[in-house]
Amino acid sequence: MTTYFNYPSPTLQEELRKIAQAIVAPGKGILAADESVSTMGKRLTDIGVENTEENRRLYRQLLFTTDPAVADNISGVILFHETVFQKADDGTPFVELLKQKNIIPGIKVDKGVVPLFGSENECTTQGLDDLAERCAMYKKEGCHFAKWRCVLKIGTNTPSYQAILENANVLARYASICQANRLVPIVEPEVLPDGTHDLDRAQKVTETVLAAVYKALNDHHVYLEGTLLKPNMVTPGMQCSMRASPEDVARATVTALSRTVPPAVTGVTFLSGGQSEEEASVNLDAINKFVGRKPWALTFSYGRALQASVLKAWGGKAENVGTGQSELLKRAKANGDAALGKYVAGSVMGSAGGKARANGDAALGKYKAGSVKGAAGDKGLFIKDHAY
Ligand SMILES: O=P(O)(O)OC[C@H]1O[C@](O)(COP(=O)(O)O)[C@@H](O)[C@@H]1O
Repeated sequence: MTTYFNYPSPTLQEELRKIAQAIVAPGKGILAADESVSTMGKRLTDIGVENTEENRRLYRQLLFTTDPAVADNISGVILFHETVFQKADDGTPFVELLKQKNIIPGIKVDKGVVPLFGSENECTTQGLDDLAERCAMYKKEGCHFAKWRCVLKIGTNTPSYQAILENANVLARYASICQANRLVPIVEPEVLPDGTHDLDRAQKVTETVLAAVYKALNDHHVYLEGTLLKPNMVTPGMQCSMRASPEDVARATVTALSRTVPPAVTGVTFLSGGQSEEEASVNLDAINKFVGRKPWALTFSYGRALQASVLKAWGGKAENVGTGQSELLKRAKANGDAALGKYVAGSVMGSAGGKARANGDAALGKYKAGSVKGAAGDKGLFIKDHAY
């Protein structure tokens, strides 16, 4: 084994480190608005809106024209290819709109999940072929970070060694190509929540997957300070009969990370993985409150858990744009507070009664996330086999 290596130049290291640090500044996190055309189609169909390019543009315009106060809690937005080249009604490019708000534009660069031959219904993620050229082009267009999602499944025989190794390696190749092109790579190895497995098994699988990812990043000379990790929180399988409290989720998640993620990594930006908006805020808050070794920033990069109420409030109607935007402001603030370990459970939920009850229960240490009915953000957002 040779030990030849080649890290980014000191100037490039500094550039990458600064971008990563700005994204995970205290009380801030990422809005994942990078749904591919087909995923966006599902979101729009749910609210009775046709999946056309214009409707996708109108929806993203709603997000990006939200009051500049949104930048108090949103440091970066992940875009999909199409969105990078779209403009607001007044002709301002979306990328420019974000920059004016001091929000860093990012880009999803993977080309989707595909079956992994010879495995038991497992998968890998494609998109390496022209990645260097695309990264260079996105940097020119004003993006400063990228995202690539891999998916691992928990079953009796899975994730297999084959899937763990393949996905770790493709994430490392992606990360090194991004860094060479001045984009901070967000490394996303999502262990899906589907299954009957308990919290302990979810923790062990997450540890094994993350250990393989960091071995591969090391093998590919990835500069860790210039990366972010986007993992799942450790939760019991969605079909497991035993539910876990936010404190259990926090302990299992922080333990898994502390055993596998090097302290050099600048930040961890969790995905929401089908949790309700409220659960995702409460669990992130519990993770930040958990007393343990946490050398990285711990914040959010939520798709569904930042947008479900926004989509519902908007419903495709021009007159509802303001209501949709105020839902985004509320969830962004909730998650910004949670990233500081200062979120009061239930405090941004829709109905006044629900809010009071949730707060009362939380004060007694008895609040069960999402347990207060009738409020906006408590609806589960789980989609079986979220591989698209
Ligand atoms: O399959 P797609 O269209 O790439 O979408 C996957 C989605 O999953 C995420 O990685 C995480 O989203 P959630 O927070 O909803 O789990 C998003 O960034 C992205 O939009």
